[in-house]
Amino acid sequence: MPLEVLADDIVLADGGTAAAKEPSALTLVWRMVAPDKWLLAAAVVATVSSSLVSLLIPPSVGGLLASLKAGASFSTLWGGVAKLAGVVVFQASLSAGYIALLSSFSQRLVQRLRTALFDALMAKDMGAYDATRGGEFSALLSADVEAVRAAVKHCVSIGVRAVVVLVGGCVSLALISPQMTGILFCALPVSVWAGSIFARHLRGISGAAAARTASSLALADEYMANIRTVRAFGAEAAALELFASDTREATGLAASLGRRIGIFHGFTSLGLYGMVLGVISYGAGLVANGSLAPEAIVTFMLQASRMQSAFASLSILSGQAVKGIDAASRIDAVLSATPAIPLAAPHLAQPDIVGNVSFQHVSFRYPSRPQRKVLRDVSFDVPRGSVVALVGPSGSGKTTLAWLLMRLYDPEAGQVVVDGVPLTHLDPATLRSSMAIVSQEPDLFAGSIAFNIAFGRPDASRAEIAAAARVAAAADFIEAFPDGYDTLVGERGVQLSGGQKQRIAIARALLRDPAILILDEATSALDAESEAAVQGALEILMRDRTTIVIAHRLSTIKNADNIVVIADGELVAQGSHTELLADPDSLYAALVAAQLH
Ligand SMILES: Nc1ncnc2c1ncn2[C@@H]1O[C@H](COP(=O)(O)OP(=O)(O)OP(=O)(O)O)[C@@H](O)[C@H]1O
Repeated sequence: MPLEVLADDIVLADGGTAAAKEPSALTLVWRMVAPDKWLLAAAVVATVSSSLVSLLIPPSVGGLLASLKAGASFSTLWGGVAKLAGVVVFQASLSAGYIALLSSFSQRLVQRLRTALFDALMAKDMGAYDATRGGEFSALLSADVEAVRAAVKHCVSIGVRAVVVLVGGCVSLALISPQMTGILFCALPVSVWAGSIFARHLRGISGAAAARTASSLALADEYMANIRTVRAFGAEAAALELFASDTREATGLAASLGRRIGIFHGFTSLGLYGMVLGVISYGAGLVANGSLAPEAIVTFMLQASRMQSAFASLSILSGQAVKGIDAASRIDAVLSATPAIPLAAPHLAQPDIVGNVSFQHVSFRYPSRPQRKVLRDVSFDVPRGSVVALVGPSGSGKTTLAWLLMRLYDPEAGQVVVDGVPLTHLDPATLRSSMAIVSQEPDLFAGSIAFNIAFGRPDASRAEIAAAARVAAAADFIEAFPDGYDTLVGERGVQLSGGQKQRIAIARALLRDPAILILDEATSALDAESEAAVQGALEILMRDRTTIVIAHRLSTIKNADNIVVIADGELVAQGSHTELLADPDSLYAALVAAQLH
């Protein structure tokens, strides 16, 4: 292995040490590896065989040189060359075999890890998502899975080979010249110790450079993801300045790292060649006094250089292994956490939900913001088939009530009850299958319009999808697209207008045929004409269903059976539109008045 590669890799092989003591990370790795243990065993056998065979190469070269020196005949020489070629070809085939086996093994490991992680991430509590910085979970799926793959793969490909080469090499060196081997082994630990101290210093700088680079990339990601706002506010130049300053710092650190790596190389070369010269000089003495054949020095140096490479690769590997264990312990933390609210609990009640909803003395704080009480002792009923509107100033807690009804969170006090059963006694999957939500900014997923409409009922037929779209007043614009229902909406629905997205979300809710419907200002993105069409669709959708409307525009909820007024997390009034307006000093009257002006 060239020294340059060695130095760079030592530096990049960064990682902590605490996680190295994490046995559960190793258990996780084994759990993920176990299903392919025979594939792994085959890869290890091929790797060991390839390494063992490679140990035969230097003695064969030595033998050939000895024959040359002894003036062997042409046919003897050819015999030696043919033997050497045979060994080389055999070793190459074994190498090809172990690389193919290992690559297939590591790809299957990646697939298993990613699937298990995604499964666990999909089941994670909302509180965990609230408390996690954007991108952290996807980094687990990409960078951390990759780090585990690289560590496991290299432990076999590099680690096993290096150990075989080192052990076999020691035996072989001792057989060639025990004295020279002794000298070599006196010098080696000192140079390894000095190298590792310098490498640790380099790792510190490398970590700082990597952190700067990561922060500049995160900044670029953020600006590109929000390019419309950047363009609208003319923030491109400011963005460039921020990016350039981060990049400049990263470049400065990288340049300083480069200089130090250069010095490291210089000293490593000096040390290494010093050792080589020392051993050769000593060997020359042995040759002079006749106790060693001259060609044995060549064989010895060939073997020693192979061992030096193996040694270097082990030190790279140790960095990678620590990095892999670090990553595995982060993955393990996600995999081993049991969500407080499971996705499904078949042992709990699974009734046919008809939609009688009751909030009983509900108080709540978001786990990620425990210092702020978002709801205080809120109680109200939503009888089956009725329409209840939640109104109140922004941030008063209306949407939070909807999340609690879907059991995305549990209240800290009080309870939410559906059909007389507290949500904690209901199977969450049964509960959620009885609901649909149409929100202010509906989430659409990369895929076709048909896929998005059938999101809550993937088994729906094309006819059912089209029927839902018709009722939601979405069929006309969908059918106007050249690909109709197969039109791809682009990631997060960016190729559709806000109103079009909302009508798709209404069709999605219609197709689910829920007992309980949550409308979070569902018509907010529509123009007057579309709103009239969608209002009709919504009335059909709301028929015979329990509906909770979170309304900002009060004109849309005048006809609700009950209007619940929430202010700063408390229920301050409830009643019909007329009843609430009867008190001209009420918050509701003030909200209505504010919207009229
Ligand atoms: N995921 C969250 N984590 C922490 N705090 C949150 C979270 N979601 C909302 N909040 C906070 O909870 C409070 C109530 O928010 P909520 O979204 O329920 O209000 P809202 O009445 O629906 O507001 P709006 O009318 O603006 O939609 C706000 O103070 C908000 O900042």
